[in-house]
Amino acid sequence: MTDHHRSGSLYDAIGGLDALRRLSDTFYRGVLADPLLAPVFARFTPTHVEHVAVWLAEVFDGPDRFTTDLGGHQALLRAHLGLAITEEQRLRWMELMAEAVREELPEDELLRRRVLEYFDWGTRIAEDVSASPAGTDLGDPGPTPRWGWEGLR
Ligand code: HEM
Repeated sequence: MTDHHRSGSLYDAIGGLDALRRLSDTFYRGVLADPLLAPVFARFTPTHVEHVAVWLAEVFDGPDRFTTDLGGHQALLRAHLGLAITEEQRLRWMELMAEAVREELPEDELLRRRVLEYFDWGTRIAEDVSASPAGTDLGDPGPTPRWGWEGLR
């Protein structure tokens, strides 16, 4: 592993949007085949895979297209309102994502660790938000969080 990795963005080290699309695609194939998670994603559409890839690109310090085109941080949080995600479901989500990371991301221990730390952090927020009913006013959650080699900025 080189220091070069640590000076650029996680987005570049991951391999950019194409790698995030592969990650998202592999992950959701697992989710939709999982008895505990599939019911939560009953209204899943293929655009979901692309939107998640675009969100992750922004979180990992790539282009900010989720903010400019897809409603930004508030829209991301709102998408989870009313889902009533359980801790058991969150943990299964993490397991499937860890598998997808192993399959699709470069074999770089620190990179994979940082990416999974983000998912652990983010899924807890999704679980919290999901306890409130659809349409709840979340106020202004601030800009999209950005994750780097040192974690949350
Ligand atoms: C870091 C963690 C997470 C990220 C980055 C994330 C990302 C996203 C994004 C970007 C959307 C909007 C998709 C769209 O516009 O089509 C979304 C919707 C959704 N998320 Fe998450 N999510 C996370 C955690 C979770 C968890 C833990 C669950 C449930 C176990 C979950 C369930 C859903 C569902 C059911 C939707 C709506 C599905 C749909 O639009 O068909 N998410 N998520």
